[in-house]
Amino acid sequence: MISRRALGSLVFLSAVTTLIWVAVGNWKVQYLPYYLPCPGIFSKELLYLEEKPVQLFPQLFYQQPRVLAPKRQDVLTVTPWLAPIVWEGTFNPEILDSVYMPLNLTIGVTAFAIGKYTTFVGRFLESAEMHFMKGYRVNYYIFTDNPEMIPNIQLQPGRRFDVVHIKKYPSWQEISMRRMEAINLHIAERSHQEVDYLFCLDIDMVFHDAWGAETLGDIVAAIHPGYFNVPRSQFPYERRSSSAAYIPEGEGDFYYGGAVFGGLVKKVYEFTKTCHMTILADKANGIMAAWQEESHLNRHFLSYKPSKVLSPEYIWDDRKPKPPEIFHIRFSTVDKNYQEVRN
Ligand SMILES: CC(=O)N[C@H]1[C@@H](OP(=O)(O)OP(=O)(O)OC[C@H]2O[C@@H](n3ccc(=O)[nH]c3=O)[C@H](O)[C@@H]2O)O[C@H](CO)[C@H](O)[C@@H]1O
Ligand SMILES: [Mn+2]
Repeated sequence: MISRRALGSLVFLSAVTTLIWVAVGNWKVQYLPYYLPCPGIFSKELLYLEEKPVQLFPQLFYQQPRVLAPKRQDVLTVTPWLAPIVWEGTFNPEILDSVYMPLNLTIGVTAFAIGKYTTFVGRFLESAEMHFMKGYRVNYYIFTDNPEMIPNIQLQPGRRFDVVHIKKYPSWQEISMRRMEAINLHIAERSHQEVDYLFCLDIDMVFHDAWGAETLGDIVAAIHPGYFNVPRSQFPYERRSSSAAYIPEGEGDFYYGGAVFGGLVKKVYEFTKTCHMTILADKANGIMAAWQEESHLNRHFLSYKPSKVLSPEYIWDDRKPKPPEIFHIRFSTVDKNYQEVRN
């Protein structure tokens, strides 16, 4: 027999349990906060080497980008691997500057003036001062065998130039190809500590219009002005399978010019290293590619696609008539007497 007392306790307990059960069912469960033992480390922001804090967009007023009304319908503005192809009309410099200016970047430029090519330095630098990366810090690295022949050009504040003394190779082909090696060595020795981005440009060229932050990208190539409108079977790729620059028929995206490439200094370092190595491999086999380092550059960018592609606005040739798709010629080859300057 259960005693009255025990029965009373049992009834009381079940009443309390029911009450708790009803309460839990109707009210939200309140958990006690539980703190991890080391919360400090999770809230710490790590600033990795080379990483710069991203700035918020300031308030800007500009035309709404229209999804169904692209600014350019006459040209390809993105590659099949989703790299932008930079044409006038596809970008807003104001927005780009609001992103890149606060990063306080330094942009490097390499250009070679070997032998008689020193005559191009003045026009190159003067025009770059007017149009190239205006408002950014710029370091020009002029590679030459003849430092006395380099004119002293007055530069804007925040911009400087260094003369890099290198030896002259006997042929123009070797001079042109050896740029990959020289740029690579210079990045390793100096410029990797001095610049964020590096552009490697021909010196027999002149800036005619704005070249700005729209050109910045991890690894950047430019579509050669002579081949933007021809089938790839007509690209002057290296077609001999014995060369490390060989590209078989039926392959290829664009024909890129050797006169313009660039990107993050780290990427340009890797790029120039592989190109120099494939050039040396050819040399060991007694072969020189059809268009020297330009052929190797094209071979490389077929396998390792550029992350941004510049339209021929950025690598024009003054001897060609301007087609309607080119609104602005920004950087263009000067008409030169090959016989005269290469000897
Ligand atoms: C527009 C374009 O894509 N041009 C390319 C093209 O011919 P280019 O006719 O433009 O070649 P180029 O004579 O300008 O030579 C390339 C560069 O090498 C330097 N240089 C050359 C010779 C010399 O005696 N001293 C000297 O300093 C100079 O910086 C010059 O700009 O093919 C070359 C390779 O054959 C390069 O790939 C060029 O970049
Ligand atoms: Mn050139």
